[in-house]
Amino acid sequence: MATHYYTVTWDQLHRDGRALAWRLMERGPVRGVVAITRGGLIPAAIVARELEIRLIESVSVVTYDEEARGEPVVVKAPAAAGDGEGFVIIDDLVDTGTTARIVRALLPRAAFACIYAKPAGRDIADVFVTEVSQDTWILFPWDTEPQFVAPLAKRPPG
Ligand SMILES: O=P(O)(O)OC[C@H]1O[C@H](OP(=O)(O)OP(=O)(O)O)[C@H](O)[C@@H]1O
Ligand SMILES: O=c1[nH]c(=O)c2nc[nH]c2[nH]1
Ligand SMILES: [Mg+2]
Repeated sequence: MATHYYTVTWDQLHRDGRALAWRLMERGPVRGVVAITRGGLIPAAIVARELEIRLIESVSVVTYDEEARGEPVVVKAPAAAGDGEGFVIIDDLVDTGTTARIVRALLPRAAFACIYAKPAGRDIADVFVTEVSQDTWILFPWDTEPQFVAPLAKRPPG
């Protein structure tokens, strides 16, 4: 269970997504991207825009129901990416690495890139931008909305 939350705004996600695109560009040419839906869709769109990629595939793996981890299920396989040669698989984050491992097995020659990484899954990523601790839950802009918070002085201690 997470003990910290790390809130990511749209601006920050866009900036970090562009940083991921820079890092990928430095590694060499990319023919196409495979977005791991749903979290990888917007990061993949940002990378594809920056690298002028029009070949975009998707793979759907359902692993979590909110913060609860279940058995991963491949709901949609990546039909047009072959063995992954020339492709980069893109996700929003790697946590335990379960999702990334499943997709890597489907596309063994593809690279794997994500914006955020936790220590347990970090090594499975060829490229990532920012690391957070394992007990941090990342809150993405599509899962959140701005709301009122009480001043610190009025909050219960703890
Ligand atoms: O490294 P792991 O422990 O596998 O966790 C990372 C995965 O979990 C989340 O997806 P989720 O299953 O919540 O689906 P979603 O992208 O549709 O929200 C996230 O988008 C990654 O794909
Ligand atoms: O929105 C999310 N934030 C996370 O930190 C996380 N880890 C796995 N799946 C996740 N989804
Ligand atoms: Mg996901």
